[in-house]
Amino acid sequence: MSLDRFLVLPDELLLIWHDHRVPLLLSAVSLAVLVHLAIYFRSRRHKISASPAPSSPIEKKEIELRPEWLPENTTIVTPAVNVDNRAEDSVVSVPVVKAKKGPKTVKGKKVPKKRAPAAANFNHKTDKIQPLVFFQSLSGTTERYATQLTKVFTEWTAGCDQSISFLEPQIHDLSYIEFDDFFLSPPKNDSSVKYFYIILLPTYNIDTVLDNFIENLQETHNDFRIDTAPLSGLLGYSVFGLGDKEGWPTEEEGFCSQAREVDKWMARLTARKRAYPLGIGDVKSDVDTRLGEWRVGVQEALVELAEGRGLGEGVPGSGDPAESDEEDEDVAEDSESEGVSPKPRKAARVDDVEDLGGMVKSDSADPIPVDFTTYKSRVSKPVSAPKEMVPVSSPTHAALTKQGYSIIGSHSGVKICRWTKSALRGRGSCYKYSFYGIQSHLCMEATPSLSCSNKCVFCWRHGTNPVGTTWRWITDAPELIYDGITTAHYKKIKMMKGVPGVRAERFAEAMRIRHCALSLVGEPIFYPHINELLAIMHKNRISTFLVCNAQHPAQLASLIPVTQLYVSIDASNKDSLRKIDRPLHRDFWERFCACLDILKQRRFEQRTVFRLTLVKGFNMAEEARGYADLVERALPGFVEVKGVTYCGTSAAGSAGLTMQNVPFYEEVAAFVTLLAEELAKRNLSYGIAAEHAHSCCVLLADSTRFQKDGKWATRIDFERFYELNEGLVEGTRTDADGKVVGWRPEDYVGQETPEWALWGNGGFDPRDVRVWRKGKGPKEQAGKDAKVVEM
Ligand SMILES: Cc1cc2nc3c(=O)[nH]c(=O)nc-3n(C[C@H](O)[C@H](O)[C@H](O)COP(=O)(O)O)c2cc1C
Ligand code: SF4
Repeated sequence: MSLDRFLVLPDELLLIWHDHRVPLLLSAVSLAVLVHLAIYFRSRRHKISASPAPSSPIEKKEIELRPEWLPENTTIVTPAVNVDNRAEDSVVSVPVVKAKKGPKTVKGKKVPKKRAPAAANFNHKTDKIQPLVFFQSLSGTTERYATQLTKVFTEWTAGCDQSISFLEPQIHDLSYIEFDDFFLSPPKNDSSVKYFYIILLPTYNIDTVLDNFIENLQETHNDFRIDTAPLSGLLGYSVFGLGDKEGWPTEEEGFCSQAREVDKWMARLTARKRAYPLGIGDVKSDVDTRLGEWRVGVQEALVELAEGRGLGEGVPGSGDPAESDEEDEDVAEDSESEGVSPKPRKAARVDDVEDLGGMVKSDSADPIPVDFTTYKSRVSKPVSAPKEMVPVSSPTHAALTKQGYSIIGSHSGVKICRWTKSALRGRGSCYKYSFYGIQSHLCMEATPSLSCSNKCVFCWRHGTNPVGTTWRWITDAPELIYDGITTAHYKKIKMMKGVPGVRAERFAEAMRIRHCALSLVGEPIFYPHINELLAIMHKNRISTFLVCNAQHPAQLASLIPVTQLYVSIDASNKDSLRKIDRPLHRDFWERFCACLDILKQRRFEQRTVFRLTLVKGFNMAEEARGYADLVERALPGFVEVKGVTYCGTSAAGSAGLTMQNVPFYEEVAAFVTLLAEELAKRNLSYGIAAEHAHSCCVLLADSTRFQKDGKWATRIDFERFYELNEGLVEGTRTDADGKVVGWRPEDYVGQETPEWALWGNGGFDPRDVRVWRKGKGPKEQAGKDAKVVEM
C-alpha cells in the first residue's frame, strides 16, 4: 500500500461511518443484548448435581432448586460435594437466594365488584345438579362423617322425587384436590351440569392444613385479577363444622371457628349462595343430631333448586336481607383491618401500565386507576406474630405427654424408645446395633420439629400433630433444645433405675448419650437451626442419624454432613406416594425427586440411606422395580427395608390401615430378594448385607463401598467420625488436583458386620437374652413376633 493511500484511510473510514452508522450501531446494540441474555440465562441455571442422570423408566430429568422451595429470605450455600467420585473444589459454593416476595408490579384496571344474581341459573328441565362433598380431616372424625353423609346423599338423590335432576354425589378430600379446580371457579365440564358444594370441616387452633384452604379462599377473593365472586356460578353451598365444646365451649372461645370462617369466605366468593345456614356440632355430644338436622335442611334446599325455585326467598341464609348487610359490613371491616379501603381506591396514576389483556374484563365501565404495585402488600393479611407450635395448654401437648413424649420448648420432643429399655435389661438392641454398632441404651430419639409436611398413613403422631408447609412458629434456640432433650432423656433413664432386670453396667453407660436418632416424629430439617443443633451434638461427640421425608430439598442441600443421612422412600411412584404420605406440598413429587438428586450428590461426603417402610396393600406389590429405579437415581450407600409398625390409632384406622397391612417378616424378606434382583439387573452393586428379623428389618448395601476383603463392613467407626469432624485426622476426599477437601464415608467404616447379624442369621446379638412374649416361642419365630415390635 502506498503512503498516500495510507494517509487517506482515516477519511475513508469516517465516510463509511457516516454512510452506515445506523446499521452499525443497531448491530452493536443487538450483539450486546444477545450476549447479555446468554449470560443471564446461563447464570439462572443452578444445577443441583453435575452427574448425568442414569437411564431408567422414572423421570430422570434432574430437578433444579426452585426459589419457592427455599425458606423466606434464606441464603443457602450448597455444600461442596464430590460427584461420582470426581473431586471438586470444596470452595465452590453456590449461593441460592430465595426471591424475596416483593410487591406485585402488575398494573391494570381493577375489576369492579359485581353483585352476582341471587337466583341460580338452573333450568330444571334440562340441567343436572352435581352435589360435591368436600372435607378436611386430621384425625379422621370429619372424614368419617363426610363419607357417611355422602352415602346418605347418594341414596337420597337416587330415590327422591327429583332424582332425575341429580347426579351421584362425589366426595373430595381438600388435602388432595387442586384448589383452583374447584374454588377459583366451578368445574367447567358439561354446561348443563350445575354444582352444589357441601363442605365439612373440623377446627384446629394450631397451624394445620386447614389454614391453607382458608388462605386460598381469602386470596382468591382479594385477587384483583379475579372477580370477587368467582364462584357465583355455583347453585349453592352449605358448610358444617365439627368442634369440641369441652376445650372450646363457646363461639367466642373458638368453637368451630374455622368452619365459620370458611362459611363467610364462601358467601363472598359465591355472592351469597348459601343454600342452608352453617351447621355446627360438638364431637363429644350432639354432632349426630346437629348433622342430621342440617342434612335435612340441605336436602330441602336441593329440592327447591331441582324444582327450579332457586335458593328461595324463605330459605334462612342467602335470602335474608339482614344477613346480606352483615356480610357487606364484614367485607368492609376485613378490608379496613387489612389496610384497604372498601371503596374503589383512588390512588396515584400508574404510568408504566402493563396490559393485563384478557385478565381484565373489558366491559368494566369507567376503570379505576389503581396502583397495583402496592396493591398486594396492602390487601394481604398483616404478618401475624408467630405462635408456639405446641403450646403447653394445647390438647396436642397433653396427648403427646400422655404418650410418653417430653416436649422441649414449644416444638421439640424426646422419648425413650422401647429398645433403650430392652438394652438396659440385656434383652437386645434394635437393628441399629446389628447393622451399624449403635447400642440402644446409648441412643436418644428426638426431634426439633414435631411438625411435618406429610400426613403419612402409618405415622405415629396419631394424626393430631401440627402440619404445615412452612416454618411459622416461635423458634427455640438450638442450645435450649440440646439441653432440654438431653436432660429429659437422662431423667427418663434414671426412672429405669428400679426396673427389675436393668443391668448396673448398662445403666451407668446410659448416662452418657453417644448417639441421637433424629427420627422420632415430625420433620427435623424443618427446624431452621438444624445445622447448629447438629454441630452441638457432634461437638459433644454424639453421632447423628437424621431421617427426612424428602419434601424439603433446599434444607437438605444445605444440611451439614451427619453421621448417616436418611431419606424416607415410602413409595416408588407419584400416585402411591400421594396415597401413603398424603403430602401437603402440591409439588411433592418434584420435591421428592430433587431430594433424590441431592442425596446422590452428597453420597461421597456422608453415609446415605434409603429407608423403605413396607405397607402391604399400599406400597409393596409390584413396586420392587420402581424402588430399584429410585435406588439407581440416588445411589445411596444403604437401603434399609422395614415392615410397617402398626400404631393402632383411629388416624391409622381412618386411613384404611389395619393389622392386615403389616407384612410378615417372610414377606419383607421376599420383597428384599426381589429388589436385590432388580438392582442386579441394572448392574448396580448392591447385596443383602444384614438383617434384624426381630424388628422386621433388612439391610442392602453397596458392596463396592461397604465391604472389606469381600466381607460386609456396615458398622461405623464413631471415634474416627469425630476425629474427621474435628479435623484431628485428614479425610481422603480430594479435588481434581489431588488436594484433600474433606472426608468420605469410607473414611469412617468400622468393623466387619458380625456373623450373627449377617443375612440369614437373624440378627440377634447372642450375648443378649431373647425374651419371648407369652404364647410365643422359638417355633413361631420372628415372623409373627415382628408384627408387634417397633423400630
Ligand atoms: C390440637 C387441637 C386443636 C383444636 N382446636 C379446636 C378449636 O379451636 N375449636 C374447636 O371447636 N375444636 C377444636 N379442636 C377439636 C377438633 O376440631 C375436633 O376434635 C374434630 O372432631 C377433629 O376432626 P378431625 O378428626 O376430622 O381432624 C381441636 C382439636 C385438637 C386436637
Ligand atoms: S414423615 Fe414421619 S413424622 Fe411426618 S407424617 Fe410421615 S411418619 Fe409422620
